[in-house]
Amino acid sequence: MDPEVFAQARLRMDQLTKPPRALGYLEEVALRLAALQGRVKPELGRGAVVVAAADHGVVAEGVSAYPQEVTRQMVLNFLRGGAAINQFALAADCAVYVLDVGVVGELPDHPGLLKRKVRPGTANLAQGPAMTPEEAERALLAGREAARRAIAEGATLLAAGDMGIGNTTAAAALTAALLGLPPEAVVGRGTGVGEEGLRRKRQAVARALARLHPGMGPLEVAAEVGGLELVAIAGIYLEGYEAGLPLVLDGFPVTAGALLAWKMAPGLRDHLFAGHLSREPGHRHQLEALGLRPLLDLDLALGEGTGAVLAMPLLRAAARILHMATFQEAGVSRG
Ligand SMILES: O=C(O)c1ccc[n+]([C@@H]2O[C@H](COP(=O)([O-])O)[C@@H](O)[C@H]2O)c1
Ligand SMILES: Cc1cc2nc[nH]c2cc1C
Repeated sequence: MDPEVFAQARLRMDQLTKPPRALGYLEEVALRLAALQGRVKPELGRGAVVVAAADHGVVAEGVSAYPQEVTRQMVLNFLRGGAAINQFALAADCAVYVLDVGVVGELPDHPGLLKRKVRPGTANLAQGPAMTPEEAERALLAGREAARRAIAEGATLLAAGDMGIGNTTAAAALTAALLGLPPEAVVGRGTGVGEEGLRRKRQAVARALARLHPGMGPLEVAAEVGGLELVAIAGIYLEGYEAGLPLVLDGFPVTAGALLAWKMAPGLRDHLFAGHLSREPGHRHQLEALGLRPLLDLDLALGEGTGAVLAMPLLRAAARILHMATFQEAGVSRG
């Protein structure tokens, strides 16, 4: 993040052939991209999304509308190209990588799948620690490794995606713990649970929060509440941050992982762009804490990285703003 380039890009923005601020929030996005890339005319090429997948012991509490086996079945769907994320990625010039850090059951060898299973699902966060601190460390490193591969293969824009039945409960616990919010503020319907399910989710989150104490570091908190893919997502963003890339956020579970990364490396915030605002109510609190405005608001609640990948063409367009002609270059009269 180069404040000098930010200032130069702002001067250029004022000369471009448009009324002042006519491109609205995209102008701020353009200036931030310029500052991140250290050039007044930023450019974004290929994107990548790393979809981190894992299972959650907390499903035993009846917190999801779907059965646990959907996590593994959807990973197979990702590998065959049949999921929403595959189709959106095709439309957005984005490569898809899948990372298994904790799916229950066997997965096949596949060039698009990084197999780094730390354990087959977390323990039930309502009953005790979701994982050990060593397991959390391994999940973090797996996320870093997947991002490193995506960057080595040409990613100029990096997003994380998530797949894990039960993960909106873990994401709610992690968000509440990291932001000091009550369960009611961060628990939502996820895949579509009813009133009873909502009550069970709030109770599971409250139980997990009761085990935390003030001296715990962010990764210790994450080990206590889970999940494996949320910790891997933190690793993905930390690696992307250290490589200097713009980082695109997806919905509620992905942003919970990003909050963890932010707590571990506060400077990472400058690299984050909020792809969209999820229907999951806690997402608003997460984005407010990060001080980010979502690019899209489409009532999505899918995950997989879909909202992040949909925003990639908008980010590319924002970068192109600074390649416009100035009034002087184009011979256009100023008002
Ligand atoms: O991205 C979101 O905001 C989002 C909101 C609700 C559900 N999801 C997805 O749905 C799954 C978790 O939902 P649940 O009800 O099983 O906790 C997981 O695979 C997420 O990717 C994702
Ligand atoms: C079918 C299905 C697809 C998903 N993709 C991300 N989370 C999901 C949850 C379900 C249930």
